[in-house]
Amino acid sequence: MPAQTIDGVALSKQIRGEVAQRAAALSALGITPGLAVLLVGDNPASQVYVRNKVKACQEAGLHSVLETYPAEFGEAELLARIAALNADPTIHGILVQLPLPRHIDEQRVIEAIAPAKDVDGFHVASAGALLVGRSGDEAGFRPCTPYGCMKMLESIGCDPRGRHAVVIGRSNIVGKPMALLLLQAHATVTICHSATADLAHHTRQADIVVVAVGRRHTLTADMVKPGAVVIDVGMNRDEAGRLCGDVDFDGVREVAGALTPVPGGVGPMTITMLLANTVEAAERSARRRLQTH
Ligand SMILES: Nc1nc(=O)c2c([nH]1)NC[C@@H]1CN(c3ccc(C(=O)N[C@@H](CCC(=O)O)C(=O)O)cc3)C=[N+]21
Repeated sequence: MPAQTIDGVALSKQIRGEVAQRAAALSALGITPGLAVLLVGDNPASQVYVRNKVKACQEAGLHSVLETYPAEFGEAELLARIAALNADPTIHGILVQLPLPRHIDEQRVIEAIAPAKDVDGFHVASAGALLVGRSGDEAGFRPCTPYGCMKMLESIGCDPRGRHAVVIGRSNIVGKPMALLLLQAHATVTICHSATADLAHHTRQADIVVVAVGRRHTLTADMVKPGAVVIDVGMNRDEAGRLCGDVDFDGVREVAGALTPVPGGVGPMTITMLLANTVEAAERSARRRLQTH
């Protein structure tokens, strides 16, 4: 029997409905959650993504502003825009689309965002809160992609407690925070990466596998324990130019218990959790205002 497919579009629809209700409740108080998206350069893929984010905001009743700048835009100018948005009370979340042109220091730009508006969860303050197990608890934000992956596990009743989870990839935006969220959920976590000696040895023991490498067919059927849950964070193109993930979907489907598709899996959930973080940021801001007046 082939594995269950975890539908990121359907789950997104449900969560975005809840987000829209929270946004409407805030709007009724005169606080419409607002997201600013900053794009530097003319990468066509980035342009598609940021347009999707802005459209998702509109559909959920969030206010959004998109600022696009030419590839030559200077780092100092970008930092000045972030400072202005940090001070703008109508903006609760700031997202600077990555990657940035090479002449701009990404980490410096991320650290310039007010931690209270760091809805991507990339600021060291968010990363630190996650490390000490306080993410989401008025301190920091969970990075959207790993957060979405946790929601997908929850949606099929997969509780990581006591399970062996293997994360492939150690990036700051997916692999590392994914491992920390699974650890917080009481999984036994192994992080594999490009220098791992025998990847299949690890993945064959896993009850949960999260693949975030950026290379097609990183996970094949022979590497998967029967019944395991597989989450595919990859985004690649096949020979025909079609979007595909890091998992050999057709093969792994015959072995796994559940798996996420690409497209229609983690991608939509990433945008969904961005909306959720933005509403959360606005709710925290409203609570702070109530406390100080
Ligand atoms: N500061 C920042 N934050 C990000 O969250 C961020 C970023 N920079 N830079 C680029 C990556 C990529 N990313 C995606 C989100 C959704 C889809 C998505 O919805 N994908 C659809 C398909 C889209 C298509 O058809 O091309 C899907 O998988 O079904 C894809 C990619 C967010 N990123």
